[in-house]
Amino acid sequence: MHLYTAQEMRDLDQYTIQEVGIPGVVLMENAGRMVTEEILRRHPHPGRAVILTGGGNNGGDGFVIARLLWGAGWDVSVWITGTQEKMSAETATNYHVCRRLQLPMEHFTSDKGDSLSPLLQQADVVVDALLGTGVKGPLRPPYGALIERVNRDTKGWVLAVDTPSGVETDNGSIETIAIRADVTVSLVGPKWCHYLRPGAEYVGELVIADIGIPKEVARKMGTSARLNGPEEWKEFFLPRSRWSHKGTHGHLLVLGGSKGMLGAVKMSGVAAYRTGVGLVTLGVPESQLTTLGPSITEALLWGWPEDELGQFGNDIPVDWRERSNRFKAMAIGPGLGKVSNGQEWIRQLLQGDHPIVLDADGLNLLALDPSLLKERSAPTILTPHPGEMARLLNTSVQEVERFRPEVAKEWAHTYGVTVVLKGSHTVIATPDGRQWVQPKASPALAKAGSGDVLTGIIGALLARGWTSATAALAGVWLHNSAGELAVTSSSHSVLATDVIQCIGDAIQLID
Ligand SMILES: NC(=O)C1=CN([C@@H]2O[C@H](COP(=O)(O)OP(=O)(O)OC[C@H]3O[C@@H](n4cnc5c(N)ncnc54)[C@H](OP(=O)(O)O)[C@@H]3O)[C@@H](O)[C@H]2O)[C@@H](O)CC1
Ligand SMILES: [K+]
Repeated sequence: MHLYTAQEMRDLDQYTIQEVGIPGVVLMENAGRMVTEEILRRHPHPGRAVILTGGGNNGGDGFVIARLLWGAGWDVSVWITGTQEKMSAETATNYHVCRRLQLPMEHFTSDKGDSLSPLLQQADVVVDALLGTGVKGPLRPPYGALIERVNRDTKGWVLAVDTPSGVETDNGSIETIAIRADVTVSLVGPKWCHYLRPGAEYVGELVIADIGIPKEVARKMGTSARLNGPEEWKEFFLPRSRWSHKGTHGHLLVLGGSKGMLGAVKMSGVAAYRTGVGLVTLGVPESQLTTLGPSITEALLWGWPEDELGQFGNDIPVDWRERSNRFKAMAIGPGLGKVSNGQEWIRQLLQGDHPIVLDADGLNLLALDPSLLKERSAPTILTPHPGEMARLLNTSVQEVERFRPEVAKEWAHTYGVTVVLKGSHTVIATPDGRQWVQPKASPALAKAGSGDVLTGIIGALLARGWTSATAALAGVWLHNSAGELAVTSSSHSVLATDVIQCIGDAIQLID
């Protein structure tokens, strides 16, 4: 599914009107009708609605909603912000229709707030049609005062048309104040701000409304970003052939599991098996083999040179070259811990032509010299959380969080890697400039071990021969779906190992 910026939305809107010939007033009618249907679905009996309209086309949608609710027997009260002279032709048309029908309409000014408040308190629904994709810069008066009143006085629910007013469409920022919506009905497709904080926290439940722009037209115009879903990669998830054997499904080497952190490498390995890889070898410091061995039955184990602390040592194994040919891909990082002479250690591993997924301390080793990535031509996926991304960039977590899409895109392009920037809506960026956002965010995944599971899933897909883009996308989706499925009682109590158990069920959901 396409994910829109404000400009991409405007371009599609204009193309549909000018080149396809569907009049803007028809699109506005469709938009208003879809939103009204959503209101009636949730509140089938006539009730009371306060409709707040701004001076642009978002406000025009509001006039359509007011007319349709009024026609359905609702008691409506329309509050106008913005002047008639500046209205677009479509908005003006719908404004005049409401006037001719003598709907109750009032111009909002700051001194009228006290007459609005009782209506907000009595309303079953308050419709925010103040500002949509056309908002620019800090809110000008009287929007701030109006929004503050809505957030304070509304007792029923608030429905935002397209975006909660006050939220910037492309980056989710809020300069002053924004409408706290219970439901946001986004027209045509989702916008970036629905997934980027702080704006995303104001969206409530997100509903997408088809306003009659032909799918072919939307496809032709395209967007630079999309939502992650099975349609992006499911063609690669082929049924397991009965003629296959373990070698058919790839061999993954997971490197990690220093003293005290063996659980991490084990979880990655089991998650990889649950994702369908044929064979997993766990490479751990030599002394850890005896502890790890009894706890995992299916994996092959390989003891690596270590230092006196039970951590990976200066060298990679002497027989690395001949043995490495057996592996189709590597996952480096789960429970890796510190590595003496780490820069040289990681350099040697990155030198080869294995597809690699790097996580956790693997990323911290990379942060010592990220330019190592530029010498690689094999697929590479980095799976940083915001803290690890900040370390790679030598910046703060706040900066990373403020510019999530930009940071991921820039890194993917500069270093020729696929970046999976984790967070409540993970952003995935590929070297060719494409981006995806994971639309669903399972809170059950906010727990230790979760990252190790994701690394194992992605590693498995790389070992099965998937491209870095498809492995990253499918990995993030499977991980999230397994996280959701693992919630049998409360999301508080889900363990990373529960998520692993649900990978198979998540695969079953791919349609
Ligand atoms: N996508 C589609 O196909 C369709 C989209 N449709 C709808 O159109 C919406 C986009 O409409 P849009 O472009 O007219 O912009 P919109 O959000 O109403 O804002 C412009 C108004 O806000 C004002 N304003 C701006 N910044 C401000 C600020 N900081 N503080 C205060 N005021 C500010 C600005 O004032 P001005 O700067 O001009 O004085 C102007 O009055 C879209 O979200 C969707 O709902 C549907 O109707 C049908 C098809
Ligand atoms: K709005």
